[in-house]
Amino acid sequence: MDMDKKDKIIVDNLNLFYGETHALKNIALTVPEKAVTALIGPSGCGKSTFLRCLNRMNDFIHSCRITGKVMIDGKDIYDPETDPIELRRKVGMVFQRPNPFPMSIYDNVAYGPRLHGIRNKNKLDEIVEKSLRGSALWDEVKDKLHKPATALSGGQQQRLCIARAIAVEPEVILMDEPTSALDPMATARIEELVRMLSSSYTVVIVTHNMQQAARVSDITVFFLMGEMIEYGPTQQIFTSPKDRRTEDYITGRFG
Ligand SMILES: Nc1ncnc2c1ncn2[C@@H]1O[C@H](COP(=O)(O)OP(=O)(O)OP(=O)(O)O)[C@@H](O)[C@H]1O
Repeated sequence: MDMDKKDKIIVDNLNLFYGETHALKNIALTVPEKAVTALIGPSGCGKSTFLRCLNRMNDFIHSCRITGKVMIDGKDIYDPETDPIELRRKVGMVFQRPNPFPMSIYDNVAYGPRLHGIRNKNKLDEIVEKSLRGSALWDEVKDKLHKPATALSGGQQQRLCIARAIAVEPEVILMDEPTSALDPMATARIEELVRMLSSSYTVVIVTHNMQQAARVSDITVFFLMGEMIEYGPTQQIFTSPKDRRTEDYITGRFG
């Protein structure tokens, strides 16, 4: 990939505590724009916790305390001036299990834009079509937009959730193991979509699956017990990791 990409996210000296548990320790890294950054590491190492730091989803966890900096486009997202609602529009999220709202396909995608004040029907139609095309779902659903979203297959539901995320024109998309509930075919489609999305969005994806990280990402970050051990171009991390612990993990010696 083009390594001259600008840094979209800069994390510096980030520490996170759940009560007494020190879940993230002195994390420092940068995330390039319009590329896919994969977070890998054994269960419990802090991947999801770190992902949630990037759009302040941890604000909802009572025991959680954060120090250090997360800068997006040069602005500290933990600054009291930052509006978390606006932040989460700019930094969207897709979860492990597809979680469409119990409403029609159309209304799922129009939900965010409506919340942000868009009422015009033509405008909403346009956003819905563009978002569903953007998530590679349009052709499958264009004739049943007003049917319940819950009638779609798991893989289609996950692509709908991606359409819902992109409908509010985010700049960053966070994905927390988006294929863990899907079969291999549906997984392959999402992986293809993730690659496609990276031409327009900055994508950060948590995955348990190292082959997936190798297939979809430009940059790989390896976490272990709350520490960021190593990060770099995916090719380099998988062929010549600098740290012994990274090597042990990617060669399957633990985790
Ligand atoms: N809401 C919470 N309250 C207290 N501790 C938490 C909370 N969420 C996570 N933790 C703890 O923080 C650590 C990191 O968890 P996290 O879920 O971020 O890891 P992970 O790498 O994403 O794991 P997995 O791959 O299993 O999802 C773990 O020790 C976990 O028990």
